[in-house]
Amino acid sequence: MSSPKSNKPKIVNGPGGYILQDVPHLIDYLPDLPTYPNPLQDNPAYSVVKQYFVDADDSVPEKIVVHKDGPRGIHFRRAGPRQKVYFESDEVHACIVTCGGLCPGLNTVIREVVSSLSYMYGVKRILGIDGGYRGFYAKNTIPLNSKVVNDIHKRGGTILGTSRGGHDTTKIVDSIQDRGINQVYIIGGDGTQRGASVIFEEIRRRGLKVAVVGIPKTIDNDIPVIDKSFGFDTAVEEAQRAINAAHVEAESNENGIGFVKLMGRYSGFIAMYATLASRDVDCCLIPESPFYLEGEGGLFEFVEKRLKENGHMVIVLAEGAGQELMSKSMESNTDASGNKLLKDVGLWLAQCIKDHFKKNKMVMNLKYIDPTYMIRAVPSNASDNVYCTLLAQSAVHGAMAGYTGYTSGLVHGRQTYIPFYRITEKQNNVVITDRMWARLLSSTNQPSFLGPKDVTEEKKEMPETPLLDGDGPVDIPPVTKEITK
Ligand SMILES: Nc1ncnc2c1ncn2[C@@H]1O[C@H](COP(=O)(O)OP(=O)(O)O)[C@@H](O)[C@H]1O
Ligand SMILES: O=P(O)(O)OC[C@H]1O[C@](O)(COP(=O)(O)O)[C@@H](O)[C@@H]1O
Ligand SMILES: [Mg+2]
Repeated sequence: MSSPKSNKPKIVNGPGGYILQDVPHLIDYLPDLPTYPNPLQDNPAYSVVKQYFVDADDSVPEKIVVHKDGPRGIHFRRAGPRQKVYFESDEVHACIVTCGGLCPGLNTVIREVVSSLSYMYGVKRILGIDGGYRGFYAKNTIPLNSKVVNDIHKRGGTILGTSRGGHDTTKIVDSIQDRGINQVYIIGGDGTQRGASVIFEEIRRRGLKVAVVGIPKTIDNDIPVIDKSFGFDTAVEEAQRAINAAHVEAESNENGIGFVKLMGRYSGFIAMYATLASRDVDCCLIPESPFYLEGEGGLFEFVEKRLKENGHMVIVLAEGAGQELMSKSMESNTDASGNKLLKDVGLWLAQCIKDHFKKNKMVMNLKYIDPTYMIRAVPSNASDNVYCTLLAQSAVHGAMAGYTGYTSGLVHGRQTYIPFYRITEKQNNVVITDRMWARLLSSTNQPSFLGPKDVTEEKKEMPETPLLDGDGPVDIPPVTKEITK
């Protein structure tokens, strides 16, 4: 199919417009690797499961809503244990690293990668990399086993530490090679997965038998393709506490405004879902939906109206919203990973609202709550814990089966292996012309801040419920293979 060292996407075409966006495998560039029976076949816990091993031809569709006559569309390789593995238990030397911002569930994923490796595959050598990518070359490693990780899922944060910046591909791959590591589990967001992709390319270039596996982490839910990221549920739940407090404060004061700032650099998912869940929110402002303050249809007019109607209101604001409204003269820098550092829109907007009411001599009591770091520092809730477990197990099954250069992710409730380029090519954003945002607008009854022209323009850019359009920009022409059966 492809030349052994090709770095082109692996695409398999089948009948009826079937497309498999496949992930790389170690035998793509090391064709003579031996295989071994999967030790799980002797594991009493799994021997009861009928058809425990995943069929080599199983795949999961990217879009489940399709037209009757439409093509079958893009699919991803189904995750799970394979009959044959490419590593013997004694041979595996795994490492785990966490990068980027914190997110509830990081410790659960670490715990479950360690447990899956040791309990399912009998792996004994597992290292934690201390403090993100730079830990590969600048710090000592942390030996991990099931005892060390036993209780960590009850704690927020990451026991391994994390960082931004410090991605030096050569130094990282040298460290992997020097230590004899052959499975690398990389937990992190969009930036981290980009870093994982270049590590994988360098490993393939050097011809090393090393599986590189990404596990997607982002509290902002801004990673595309996957249903949602782990920790997101917990974050939304935790945000309710702040919104409830804001509501209590607002209700108890004359013309009270409870004002809550939540995380969401470029994507307003936390704010949107927290608003939909709470039902106490009168106005939700997110980066994807530009708004304005003054005049007809503006924010001030709406705030005045709601206070006159109800005597109080709650505003939820995502940190990336309204950035363009603030003074251009305010410095904007980048963090060590190159992410734009946002200006504090929360304090700024709270002050603008106060000034507006003062100018108009109207009584108003605004209470500002910024729970941002509290929301991501908590341990994951029950449903995220289960999700983290499945993600970690899938990640390990894939590496043992010789797959590499993939992110393990949930697509329509099924675990899949997704090639890195699909994860890094674009960001997941709230589509403000889609039904979910309309549901929010109808629940808060806030203005859309959009004119009819904006809606048309927006629709052109982001079609609602896009069908079979998932094969977005790919720089390298794909290597394709036809299925003829
Ligand atoms: N394009 C890239 N190439 C290589 N490494 C990257 C790239 N973008 C980010 N990284 C690295 O990934 C890590 C995490 O990135 P960051 O953007 O801070 O968080 P997140 O992964 O949560 O988005 C950092 O160590 C950063 O240096
Ligand atoms: O930890 P820091 O550097 O203050 O970052 C805060 C940022 O991290 C986030 O929580 C998540 O960003 P990442 O997905 O890049 O980790 C953003 O919502 C927020 O803007
Ligand atoms: Mg990021």
